[in-house]
Amino acid sequence: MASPTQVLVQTAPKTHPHVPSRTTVKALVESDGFKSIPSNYSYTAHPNDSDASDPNNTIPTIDFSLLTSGDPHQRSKVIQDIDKSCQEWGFFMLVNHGVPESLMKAVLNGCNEFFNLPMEEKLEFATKDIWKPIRFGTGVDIKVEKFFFWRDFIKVFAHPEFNCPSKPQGFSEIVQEYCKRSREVTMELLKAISESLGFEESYIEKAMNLKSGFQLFAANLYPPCPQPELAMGIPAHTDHGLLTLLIENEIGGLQIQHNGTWFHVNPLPNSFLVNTGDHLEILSNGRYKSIMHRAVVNNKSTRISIAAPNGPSLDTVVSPAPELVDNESRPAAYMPMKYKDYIDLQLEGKPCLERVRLPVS
Ligand SMILES: O=C(O)CCC(=O)C(=O)O
Ligand SMILES: [Fe+2]
Repeated sequence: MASPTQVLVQTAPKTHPHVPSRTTVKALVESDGFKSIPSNYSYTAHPNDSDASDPNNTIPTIDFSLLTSGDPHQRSKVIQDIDKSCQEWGFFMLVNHGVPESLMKAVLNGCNEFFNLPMEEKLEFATKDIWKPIRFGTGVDIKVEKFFFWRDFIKVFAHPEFNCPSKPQGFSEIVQEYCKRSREVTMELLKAISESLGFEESYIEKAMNLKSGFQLFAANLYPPCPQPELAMGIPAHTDHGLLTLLIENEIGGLQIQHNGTWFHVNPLPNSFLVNTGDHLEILSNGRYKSIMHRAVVNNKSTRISIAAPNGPSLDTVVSPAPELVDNESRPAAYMPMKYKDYIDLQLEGKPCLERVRLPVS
């Protein structure tokens, strides 16, 4: 059997003789004579087909400080806004969240330094095994292996146990602090979401066993692409967990789908981009939809994004909250499944949510 490293890291396309035989998108872009993208990175559908910007600032913004200010009126108003954002968009920008700008910048810089490590030091973590707590990879999507996507990534399991590469120096400490702070913000948002669903604030924490909730830290590197209209950073997908907090280095590239149209997200400075995941859709019995999103690339600058998805504990069996199910008017729309088994479903290729959605009778 081939070693995991050999399996994951793609073979450089023959049209680029200067590219080493095993490569990343970063190495490809930095190779001598590189001008056009190899055909196996070329995406069939034009990624910007139905591109739309956000001219009227319609993407919702939530002020986190009003949730925690101690004023019950402000809190209930923000909870209503979160409810509306989760129902209508599955997405909002979170401002005044209290995580220092310096930490957000430091973690983005740390990721940049990680991606700048020599190839061998990154390849040490290259594996196709999604259960390895530290995983480096390039843009091979396990679902559609015939295409390559225009990104390199590092994913670590951050909670309940924290894992991280020890290089570059200081990286692990910064990532750990960032994960802790972003998790605290997520826990606070999930209290508000418990209330917006009509429960007491600790409902989701208890039902999803969040004390040992599964948190990932996923950093994506999208090098400049000479033909951005032909390539795709991450194809349209939904996230598995409950909520994902995303930050980026102010380049732009995230697009979200709203009522069938793609919206380009122009992040407010220092905001968290918050999106709902499959397990919030399942738990809320479809009240909140897991938002479809993707990352497009550009030909000017390297973009780095960091997604911190938080989900239930891996052994929690998740089903729609019984209080939100009524066999007459609102039957359960999803079947119960252990979170770990749900994550394994991605290996089978179809969108996982489709696998647990129950037919409407
Ligand atoms: O880079 C982005 O904006 C999106 C990243 C993302 O969706 C993911 O890592 O799941
Ligand atoms: Fe995502």
